[in-house]
Amino acid sequence: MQAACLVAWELYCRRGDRILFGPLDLWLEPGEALHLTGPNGIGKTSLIRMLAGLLQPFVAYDMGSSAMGSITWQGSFALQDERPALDPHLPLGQALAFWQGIDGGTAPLDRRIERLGLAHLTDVPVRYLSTGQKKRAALARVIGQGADHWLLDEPLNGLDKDGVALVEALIAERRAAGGTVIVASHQPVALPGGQTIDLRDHRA
Ligand SMILES: Nc1ncnc2c1ncn2[C@@H]1O[C@H](COP(=O)(O)OP(=O)(O)OP(=O)(O)O)[C@@H](O)[C@H]1O
Repeated sequence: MQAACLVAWELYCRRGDRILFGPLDLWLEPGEALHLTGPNGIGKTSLIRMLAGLLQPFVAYDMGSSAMGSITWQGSFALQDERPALDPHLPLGQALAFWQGIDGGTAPLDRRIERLGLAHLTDVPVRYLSTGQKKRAALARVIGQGADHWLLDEPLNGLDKDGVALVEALIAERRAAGGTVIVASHQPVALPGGQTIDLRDHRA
């Protein structure tokens, strides 16, 4: 057995006064992928946020073990969700360059922009980009972070056929490099040999 990139035990998700799902265990090894599915409101985004450390797993101390609600990553991860974190007032090229300065990844910015099909949009303010173009821009940022693992929340929303194929190719490349990728998506996404978790099967 290989060393795991992500191990999570007995995750429960509470939103307001409702427990959405749990217990849920995750175990991902290098190169693995996980597709999170389930209907609106089941808790896919909540789980992604939990894995990113932005939402605390619910722990009921009187019914759990010491491992309950633990999430352990080996390596770094990048998160893409519905907020691209690109300054809406800046031209796209400048907005991405801002993050390049902070993220310091090794993937050259102009090559990422080209790969994501954004080269003709670098002078356009981020707020004018279409839904699919914003998704592509967010992915350009994710790649630039140079993280080992990716957490992608609905990365295919608004993408055309070529965009979907591009995202699937980028995921395959990350996996081939030994990273793991977790995708929350209503839509089918090609993750050859990947795991699938339908959160309906883990409803509390
Ligand atoms: N801060 C909050 N307080 C209370 N309830 C919340 C909060 N945030 C989300 N919820 C509720 O938690 C549930 C799960 O939301 P979540 O966004 O995780 O679902 P989802 O499976 O990603 O949905 P979708 O497919 O529509 O994106 C929803 O019923 C939502 O209303």
